[in-house]
Amino acid sequence: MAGPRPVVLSGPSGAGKTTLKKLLKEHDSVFGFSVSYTTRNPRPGEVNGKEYHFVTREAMQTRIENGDFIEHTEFSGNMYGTSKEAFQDVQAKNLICILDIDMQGVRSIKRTDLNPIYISIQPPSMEVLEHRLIDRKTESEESLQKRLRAARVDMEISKEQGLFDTVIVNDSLEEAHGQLKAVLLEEIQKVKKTNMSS
Ligand SMILES: Nc1ncnc2c1ncn2[C@@H]1O[C@H](COP(=O)(O)OP(=O)(O)OP(=O)(O)O)[C@@H](O)[C@H]1O
Ligand SMILES: Nc1nc2c(ncn2[C@@H]2O[C@H](COP(=O)(O)O)[C@@H](O)[C@H]2O)c(=O)[nH]1
Repeated sequence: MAGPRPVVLSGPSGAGKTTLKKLLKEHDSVFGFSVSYTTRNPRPGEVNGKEYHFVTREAMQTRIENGDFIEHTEFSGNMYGTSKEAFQDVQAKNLICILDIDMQGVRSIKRTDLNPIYISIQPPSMEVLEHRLIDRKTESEESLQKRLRAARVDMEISKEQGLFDTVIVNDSLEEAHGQLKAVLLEEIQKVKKTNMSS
């Protein structure tokens, strides 16, 4: 039997994808999270192999040449990629695989036969986004400006008809979480049913 449909979560840096993923983690035995590779430096508290596999540009390049990635991108001066291994590990457990990827990643996944549910997480406004990124205290002034520039482009592109199945505006976190669960309800129920009978 085919496994559950994967889920693509995309949207500007600071829109709340990581925060929403943490809330989904509370659904034990339903979701699996593809751990990406990146060349960016770990933030305080981030653990290698958990949030990301942190690697050098050279190591990333070698992996790209080996064909290890389903998709990869350059975002705000760093490289990121979804490995075939990370994705297949989740699929093998019959879990809904969550891919947290940028817009270029979305375009790349559209060219595959993975058939995910595409969800865009958007901030209520640029002003709110900027405040959230500043309050997160993870970005230098230069990186903040780069991410805000990318966010403006992302917010425009995400309006493109048919690009995303659903656009969720993350104003109240509780409401955004509720909307996300509602969109994924059918897949969640399928996974629970299959796992109960196995
Ligand atoms: N609904 C919300 N209300 C207030 N603050 C929020 C809300 N959602 C997320 N935040 C906060 O905004 C900041 C950015 O959120 P988060 O790190 O989840 O964004 P992200 O989309 O994963 O960003 P990135 O793409 O850079 O990883 C965090 O400090 C988070 O705690
Ligand atoms: N195309 C991909 N985009 C990815 C991947 N992993 C993360 N991302 C996106 O990068 C930005 C920045 O992330 P941050 O952790 O440095 O804030 C964010 O939009 C993620 O969605 C990936 O494997 N492929």
